[in-house]
Amino acid sequence: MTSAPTSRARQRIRVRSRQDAAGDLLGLLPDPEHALAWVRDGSGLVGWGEAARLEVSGPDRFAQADKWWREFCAHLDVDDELGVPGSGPVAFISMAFADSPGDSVLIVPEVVVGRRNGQQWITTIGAGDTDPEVAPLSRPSTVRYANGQLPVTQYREAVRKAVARMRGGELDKVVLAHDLVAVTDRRLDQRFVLQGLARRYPECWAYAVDGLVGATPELLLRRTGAVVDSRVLAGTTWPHDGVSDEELAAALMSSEKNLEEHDYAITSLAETLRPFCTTMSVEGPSVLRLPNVSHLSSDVIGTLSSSVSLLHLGEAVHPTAAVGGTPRLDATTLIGQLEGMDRGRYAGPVGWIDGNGDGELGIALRCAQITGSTARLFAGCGLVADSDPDIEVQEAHAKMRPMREALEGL
Ligand SMILES: C=C(O[C@@H]1C=C(C(=O)O)C=C[C@H]1O)C(=O)O
Repeated sequence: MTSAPTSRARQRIRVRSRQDAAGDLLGLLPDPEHALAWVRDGSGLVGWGEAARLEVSGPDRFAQADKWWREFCAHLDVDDELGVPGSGPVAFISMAFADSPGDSVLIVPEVVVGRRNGQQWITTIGAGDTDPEVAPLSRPSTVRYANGQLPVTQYREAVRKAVARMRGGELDKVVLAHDLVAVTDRRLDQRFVLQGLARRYPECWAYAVDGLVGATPELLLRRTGAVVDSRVLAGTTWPHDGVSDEELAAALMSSEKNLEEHDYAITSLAETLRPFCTTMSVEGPSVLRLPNVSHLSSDVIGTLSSSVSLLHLGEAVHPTAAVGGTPRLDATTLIGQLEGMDRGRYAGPVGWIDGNGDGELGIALRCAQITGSTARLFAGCGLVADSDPDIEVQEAHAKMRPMREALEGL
C-alpha cells in the first residue's frame, strides 16, 4: 500500500516557469508544421512539442474541455517563479464553430515561451527541449486558388436568400461565410504565414493551433482574475479609390446598416456575459482601421461575480452575433442550411488558458486551415435586411486579403 502514493507522485508532470532573455517569439518556433502561437505586437505565447492533447466535439465540447484541463492541472507539480497570466501550465485552444460536425482541440505544449509587459519567461511541461534546432523558414514559390466547398457564386446566392429571409422578418442578422482553397508547390511553413501576418497586422492576434493559422482583430474574451474583457467587431468598410481614410471612417460611423449589425453583436455578447458579472461597461463604437478593412469596434469590460473559467465563459458567449446572428439559434440553423459547408474551427474561439483559468480567446477570423501543401481560407460577412449581395462578396474578398498575401509572401 505504501507504494501507491509514491507511484502517483512519480506520475505527476513537472511544470517549471522561469525568466528568459527577451527575443522574437515567432522566431523561436522550431517546427514548420506544428506551430502553436498567440502573439500580438510581439507579446503573447508560443509553444512546441506536445505534452498532452484533447480532441472533443459536440454541444458539450466546452464543458468537456474545461473538465479535462482542470483534471490535467490537478496532477501537475508546478514551480512557477513568475505567477503571471500565461506562466505555469498552458493549453492552446481552438474550438469548432458548430456543435456538429467538427473537432475542437486543446494542445498542451512541452515548452511555452511567453512575453507580457516586457517580461519574458520559458515554461517546460514534462521533458521539453528548450533549445531545439529551428528549421529554416521556407516560402512557397507558387500559390494557385481553387473553389472551396462554397464557391463565391454560390456564396452570393446564399447571401441573397438570407437577405430575403430577413426582409420576410424571419430573423434580424446572420453571418454567412465562404471558403477558398490555396494550393502551393510545397508543404506550407506555418511560421512563414504567421510572420507575414504579424508583420502586417501588429494590432491583430496572430495565432496557430493544430494547423489553423490566422490573425484576428476580434477578442471574444480575456479573463485576468476577476476582470473579463472583450473587443466586439461588426460593421465593415474597406479602402475605395478616391476616398480618404477619414471619409471612409466617417461613413462607417454614420451608416445605419453597419451600426445595426454592430448593435446585434454587442447585445449578444453583453447579454450572455452579464449573468457572470457584477459590473459591466461598454465603450464604443469607434473605428478600428486595419490595412485591408476598417471595422466598427467596441470594448466591453466586466467584473466577474465568481471564479468561472475562461472556457465556461466561452461556452456562454459563443457564437456572438459577430459570427452567428440574431436570434442566435435561428441564425446558426440558417448558416447550416445556406452555407452547407463545414466551417471547422473558423469563427470558433481560439487562444489559450492557464492553470488558474485565465487566458484569452479570440474569434478565429482571417485564417486558413493548413494541411500539407493546401490551405483552406475562410471569410464571412454579417448580413441584415438591407445588405446587398454584391457588396458582401466584395467585403469577403477584402477580408481574405491578409491570408492570401501572407501565403504569397507579399
Ligand atoms: C465573419 C468575419 O468577420 C466578422 C464580421 C464583420 C462584419 O460583418 O462586419 C466584422 C468583423 C467580424 O466580426 C470574417 O472575417 O470572416
